[in-house]
Amino acid sequence: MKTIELPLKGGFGKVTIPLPSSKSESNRVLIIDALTKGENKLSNLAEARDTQTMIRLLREDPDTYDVLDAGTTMRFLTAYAALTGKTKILTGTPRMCERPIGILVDALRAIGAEVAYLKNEGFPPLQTRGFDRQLTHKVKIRGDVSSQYISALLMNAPLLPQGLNLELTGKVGSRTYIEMTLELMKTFGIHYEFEENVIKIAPQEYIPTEFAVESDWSGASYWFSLLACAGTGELFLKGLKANSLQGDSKIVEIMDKLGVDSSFENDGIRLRKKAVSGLEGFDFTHCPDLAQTVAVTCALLGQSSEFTGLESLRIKETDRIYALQQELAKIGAKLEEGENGVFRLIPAAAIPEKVRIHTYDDHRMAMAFMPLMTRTTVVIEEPEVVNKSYPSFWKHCGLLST
Ligand SMILES: O=C(O)C1=C[C@@H](OP(=O)(O)O)[C@@H](O)[C@H](O)C1
Ligand SMILES: C=C(OP(=O)(O)O)C(=O)O
Repeated sequence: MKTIELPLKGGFGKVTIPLPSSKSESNRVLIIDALTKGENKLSNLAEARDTQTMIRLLREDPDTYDVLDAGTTMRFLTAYAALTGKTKILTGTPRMCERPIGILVDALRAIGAEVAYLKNEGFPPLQTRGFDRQLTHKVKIRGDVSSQYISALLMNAPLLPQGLNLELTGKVGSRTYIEMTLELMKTFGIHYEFEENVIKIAPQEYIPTEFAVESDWSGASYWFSLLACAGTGELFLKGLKANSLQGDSKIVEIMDKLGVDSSFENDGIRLRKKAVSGLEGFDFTHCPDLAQTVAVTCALLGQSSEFTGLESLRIKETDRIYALQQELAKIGAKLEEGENGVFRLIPAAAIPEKVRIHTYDDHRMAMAFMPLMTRTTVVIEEPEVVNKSYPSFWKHCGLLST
């Protein structure tokens, strides 16, 4: 098995991290681009495998879209193929075929698209088989499983003959990602209304636009965590802006309590260490991808905390609750499930001299445990999992020791 052993103990000097581009933004503008008549000028598209897969599938247009393990690519391409009337098989890794898609398929069928499951009801693989006419423009969709279904529908909505009125029902999770979708659509000329959980989009055309993808705030979170855990150091993260479309920019507020002072400069954000004031609790409903980063940071800083909004973690690249519980246990920390979706983080106790982290085919497990190298020698299994969102992650870790 391939592994990487992380060398850093304690701290580092002043280091600049170039950061990759956001895969969430990239995958949205690629779908918008595919739906636009005329040329957009897109730049800074992500190097993430999820984005490179999207680019390749849209360019080569094969009969089968194999998205590998990319959730957004699966959901966005399903809606795109279904609502533009293409006949396509959509499939992915075994884990992707365990990640639910029934809520999106039900909505697509309600609109009038023909979609068939090829194996298990409610899960990929599936086939889109045409779209004759729009049956309705009013659709209700649950908001508590994945916002990606909603984003997927929204991007296609302007080109539907009747447009779309989408009513989000129940608890709405990852709302910031829905807002990101709508704001990007607006950048490409689309008007929308979003009031009281109803999103209205009239039939209209995308306007060709120039757009540069921002740096990735989810990827940035690991560097905030590293600095919080390190004895000494200062980091400059390039390409981040104060007014971001990405909800994971919330990491600034969280890490402010965990000992990281942030100040925006022209081309990024400077991180300096400061005293820890403490994070008593946090609700990750709208930034689920930060949960692993923050759990490991609290564990290493000796901070007990209460986490909520972790429901969607069980259906991501792996069951992230289980994975966190297993790996935190190796440093004597716990993520205990209480009543009503409340989890209690109990910090690390005795950290062994060498810790081997299993990564469960999940890029965020590998990256979230990187800061453990400030305490002990860490061996990360299958380090190439980071390629999903941040292929240059280990190269950037190398910048700490130069
Ligand atoms: O729309 C997006 O780009 C994403 C939405 C979130 O998923 P859920 O909506 O399933 O929580 C997030 O976890 C994922 O990494 C990216
Ligand atoms: C959940 C993630 O991605 P996706 O759902 O797009 O596979 C992620 O990047 O953490």
